[in-house]
Amino acid sequence: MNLLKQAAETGRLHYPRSLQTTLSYGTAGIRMRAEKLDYILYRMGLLSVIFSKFRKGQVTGLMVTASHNPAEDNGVKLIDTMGEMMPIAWEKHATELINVSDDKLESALEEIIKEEGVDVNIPAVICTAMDTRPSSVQLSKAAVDGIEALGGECHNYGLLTTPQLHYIVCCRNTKEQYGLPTEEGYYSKLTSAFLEFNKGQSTSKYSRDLHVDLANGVSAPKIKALKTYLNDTLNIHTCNDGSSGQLNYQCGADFVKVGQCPPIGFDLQPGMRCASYDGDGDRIVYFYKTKDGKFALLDGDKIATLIASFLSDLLTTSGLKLNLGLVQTAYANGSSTKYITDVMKVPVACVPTGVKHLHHKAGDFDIGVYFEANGHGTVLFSEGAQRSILQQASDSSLDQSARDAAGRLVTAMNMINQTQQTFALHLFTTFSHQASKIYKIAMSSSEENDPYTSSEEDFTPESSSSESDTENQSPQPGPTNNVQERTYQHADTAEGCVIPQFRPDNVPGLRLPEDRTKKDSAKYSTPGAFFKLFFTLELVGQVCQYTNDNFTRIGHTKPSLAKNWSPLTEDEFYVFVALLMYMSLVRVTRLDLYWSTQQLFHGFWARTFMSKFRFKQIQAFLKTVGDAISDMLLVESILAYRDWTCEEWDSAYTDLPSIMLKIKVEDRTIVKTTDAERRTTSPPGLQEAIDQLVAKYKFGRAFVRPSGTEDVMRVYAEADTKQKNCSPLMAGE
Ligand SMILES: CC(=O)N[C@H]1[C@@H](OP(=O)(O)O)O[C@H](CO)[C@@H](O)[C@@H]1O
Repeated sequence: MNLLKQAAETGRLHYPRSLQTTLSYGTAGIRMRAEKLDYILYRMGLLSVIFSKFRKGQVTGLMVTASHNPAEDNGVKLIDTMGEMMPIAWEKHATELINVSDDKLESALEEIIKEEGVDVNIPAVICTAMDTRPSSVQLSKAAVDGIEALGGECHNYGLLTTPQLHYIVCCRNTKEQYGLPTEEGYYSKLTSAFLEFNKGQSTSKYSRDLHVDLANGVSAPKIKALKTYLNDTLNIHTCNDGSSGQLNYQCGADFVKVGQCPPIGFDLQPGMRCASYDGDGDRIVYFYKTKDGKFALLDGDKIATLIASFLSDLLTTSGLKLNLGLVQTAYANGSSTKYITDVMKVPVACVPTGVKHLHHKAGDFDIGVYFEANGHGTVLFSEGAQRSILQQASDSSLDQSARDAAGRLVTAMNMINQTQQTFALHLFTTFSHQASKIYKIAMSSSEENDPYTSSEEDFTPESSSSESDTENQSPQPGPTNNVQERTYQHADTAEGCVIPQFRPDNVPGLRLPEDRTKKDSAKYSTPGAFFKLFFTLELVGQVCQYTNDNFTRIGHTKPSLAKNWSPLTEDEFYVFVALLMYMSLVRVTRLDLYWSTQQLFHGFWARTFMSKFRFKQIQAFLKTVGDAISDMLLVESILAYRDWTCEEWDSAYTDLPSIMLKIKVEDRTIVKTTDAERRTTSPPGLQEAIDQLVAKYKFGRAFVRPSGTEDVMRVYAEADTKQKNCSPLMAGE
C-alpha cells in the first residue's frame, strides 16, 4: 500500500471524521471544543508533512493551542519555515482536508500534492509543541500520528509558548544562525539585549517591579524560567500561575482587554505596573490603577504608540532618514489613530484582523510597528534599515548624540531582532543570491580556471546578472559541476551523490576584480577581504566588542559554552563569516555535520579553519523575535529609559470608550466585509443600519465582522462618552 493510502486508512480507523459541519481554517488556524478535534489534528499533521516537502524539506511547525479561548477548547496553528504563519494560499488546503470525508482523504492529499507540485521524495521535518490545556497531550499525539503516518520526522518540544515554537523553527532552518533551537537559547537571546539596554540606567519614577497575570497558561512556567536571566533589572511578581485557577478564566490578556477590568487574584493598588499574558503567550496588555482609583488599560494601541514614539525620537536624533510606519486593525481605538497621525505624524495603515495581515503590511515600511489592540504585535526592521542603523552607530564622523541614539536603536532592534539575525539575513540574501557564482569563483584553484582571467565578468554584489550561467552550461567534469542544493541527512540516503570536492590550494577565499592585474591574490584571498566590501572595519570591531561584552554579561548562563573563552578578534570573526557563507552554499541538515568526519561529509573543510566548539561559542555569544515576552522586555526598557510611570505613558492620548461583543448567529458566513473589515457588503441593508446608528453619536464608529477563529459574529463600537455609546447595539437593536 502506498504511504498516502496507508495514512488515509490509519485516519479512517483511528481518527475518523466525527463532525459533519463545514469548518474553515481561519484567522490563526482552527479552534473549537477539544472533544471533536482529534481527526483535525491528525489531518493537520498530514498537511504539515506535505507543506515541509513543499518547502524543500525545511522545518515547519505545528502548535496545539486555542490561545485565549476557554480551557475546554483547543486548536491548531501551522507555522512556516521562518516562524511566520502558514501562507494564506495554503489555508484553503487546510480547509479542504478538515472537511473531506474519510473515504476521500487520500485523493484530497493527492490533489494538494499535484496542485502545489510537491516532490514527495523530499524528507519532511516538523517541530510540534502545545499549550497547557488538558486536551493538548492527546491532540498532540494525534498530530504526531499524522506526521509519522506520512513518514515525516517529528520533533515534539512539549510545552512551549507559540512564539517559542516560531523561534525554534526559525533557528533550525537557519542552521542555528538565528539562535540555538532550545528554550535556553531563546531566553538568553532575548535577555542579553534587555540587560545591555538597561545597563547603568538609573531611574527615579520608573519602578523595577512588574506584576504579571499569567492566565494560568503556558506563560507560567516560561516566565519562571525567564526570571532567572533577569538579575535585579526587572523583578517580576506573578499571579494566576496555574497553581490553582483555570486557564483564561477571569484572567488573561483577552479578559482584561474585553472586560476592561483587572484579572482575578490581583490586589490592584495605585502605583503598581501590571501586565496580562494570554493562554499561549503571544499577546500582552498592560494595566494599572489611577490615583483616583480607576482601572486603566494600556492595550496594544498604547504599546504601539509607546514603541513608535521612542523609535521616532531616536531616528530624529541619530539623523537616520528611515520611513517609520504603524499598522493597526479596525479594532484600534480612534483616539490612537488620531494621535499617531496628527501628533506623531507617523503614517498609519489599517488591515484585516490577524497578525499575518499586519506583519505583511509592516513590510512596506523601513521600520513597521504593528499591533492588534488586543496586544499581538512587534516591530519589523527591513534589511536596509538594519544595515543603515548599524552603520550609523559606527560612523565616527557623527556627533556623539547621533551615534548614541543609533546605538540605542541597535540595542532596541536586538531586543526584537538580534544583531546576529542582521548579519545572517544579509549573508543569506546577498550571498545565497550569488551562490553559484561565489562557489565557482571560490573553487577555482588555477589561473586557467579563474573566471576572472577567462571571462570579462566582474563579481560585485550589484552584478546579479547571471544566476543562470552555471545552470545553462552543459555538465562539465570537475568541481564546478557540483553546484547543487540537495540536502543529505544520513549517509545511507546519499547513494549516488557526488561528494563536494572543495579543496582549494590557496587560503580559501574570494578573488576580487583587482586580482586579475595585480597578481596579489594573497592580499584579497581571505573571506575577510570580501566581507570588508560590505561591512566596514569599525562595524566589525563593534560586533566583536558587543560579543565580548555580551560574554562578560551572560557567560555564566551558558557554562558549557563559556569554557576557555578567549575574546573574539576581528580576524576570527571574518573566518566565522566565511563559514556562514560556505554553509549557505553547501547545505546539510545539522550544523554538526559540517565538522563530520564521516565519509559523506569528509570533503567539508570547516574544521580546518575553526573548531566546531569555537564556532558554537561565537554563535552563542554573538549578539530575535516578536512575541509577548519580547514585547514586555521592550516596553520595560522604554519606560526605564524615559523614566516614566504608567500615568505618564498613558497621558499621550485618552481612549474613546469602546465595547466589544460576540454574538452567536445561525450562519456567520453570510456577513461579508470590505475596507479592512470596517464595512459590510452583505447582507443587504446591514451597513446602512449601522451607519444610521453611528451617526447619532459624536466620534461614533462601529463595525461587525465574522470571527475567523470562533463560530461567532464580532461587534465593536466606540463613541465619545460611555453613557451613550453602543447601548442600542448592546440591547440587540
Ligand atoms: C477581536 C479579536 O480579538 N480577534 C482575535 C481573534 O480573531 P477573530 O478572527 O476575531 O476570531 O483571534 C486572532 C488569533 O489569535 C487574533 O489575531 C484576533 O485579534
